[in-house]
Amino acid sequence: MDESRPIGSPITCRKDASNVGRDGVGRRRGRKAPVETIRCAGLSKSYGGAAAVDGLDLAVGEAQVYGFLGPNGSGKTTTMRMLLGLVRPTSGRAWLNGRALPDPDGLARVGAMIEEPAFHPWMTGRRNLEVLALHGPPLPHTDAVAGALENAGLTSVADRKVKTYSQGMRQRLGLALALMRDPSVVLLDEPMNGMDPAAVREFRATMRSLADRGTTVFLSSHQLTEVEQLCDRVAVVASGRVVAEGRPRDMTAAVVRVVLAPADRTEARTLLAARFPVRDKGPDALLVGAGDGRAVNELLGRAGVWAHQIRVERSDLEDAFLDLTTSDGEVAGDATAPR
Ligand SMILES: Nc1ncnc2c1ncn2[C@@H]1O[C@H](COP(=O)(O)OP(=O)(O)OP(=O)(O)O)[C@@H](O)[C@H]1O
Repeated sequence: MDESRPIGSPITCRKDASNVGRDGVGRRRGRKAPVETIRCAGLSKSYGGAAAVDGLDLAVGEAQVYGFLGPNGSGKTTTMRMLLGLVRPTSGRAWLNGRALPDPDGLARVGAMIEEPAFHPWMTGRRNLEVLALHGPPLPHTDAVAGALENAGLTSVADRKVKTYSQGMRQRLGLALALMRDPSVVLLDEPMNGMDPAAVREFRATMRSLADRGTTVFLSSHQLTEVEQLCDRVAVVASGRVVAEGRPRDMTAAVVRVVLAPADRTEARTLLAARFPVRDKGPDALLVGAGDGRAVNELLGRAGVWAHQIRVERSDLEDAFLDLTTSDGEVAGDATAPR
């Protein structure tokens, strides 16, 4: 194992979106064009000289659930707004369904929920969608509103006034709106906000079945456990750039969990950090970036520090995310750093 690698950081995942083709749409001469629904090449947006999105490269294949992760202020919403033509990029390019943006016609095939939509509170959920359907392109079929309500898990409350809806129900109505025109791609900014666990489970099933039917789902979320279960691939952004991309399971790594008495924790941390990346995990454990529990056991035992438990396990996406987006893992984890 590479001992200088922070805990949980990607082993095989791509560290950047370097498969962006020379022509910007994934085509390389002599090769078959990959099917991509979303592509960004050097996409940037600055506000008053400060970069919100900074040369972002991204390639999202069709018919998958794709997680777009990053800390607060890392540029996720701004990227989505650029993809929807709501914000003009400062530089760089983007394509949706292979068509260069801005592309007003192409937007008809895109569903989106970027911020909580404003619904008429005195109308029912169903009526709100029917009214909103009058604007924009015609619906694909007569059952489109009912189908979208069903897909968003709202059928049982569809005829209640929106003012009686909980936040999670309003969120689901926003999702129904995004799905109403059978889009080929949906962009969802924090779609699980306000949903209770049952609603989140239903949401996961809905997203899965959308992807199985050919729709590309591109969503941002801070709920990393859900993302890990739901997404086929994820991109992690920090300061407006993609810092890692790949399948969630490739972003995790073997780690050693060491459970200790509180009195031993500081000494154990110092001993282990001299050789391995180390992170505090909960009140009684350390996560050590070593694939070998014996080496950890030996190091502690030689110094007379005895652990309650030493177990090799896999880190989760949250650990990988923290390592990729904070300096904490690097401080503890860089075995080559001067001490
Ligand atoms: N209209 C604007 N004017 C000035 N600065 C902006 C504007 N919109 C976004 N920003 C800034 O751009 C940066 C990226 O913001 P953005 O909303 O895209 O981040 P985010 O990753 O979606 O964050 P969060 O997870 O909190 O939703 C932030 O520093 C934000 O303050």
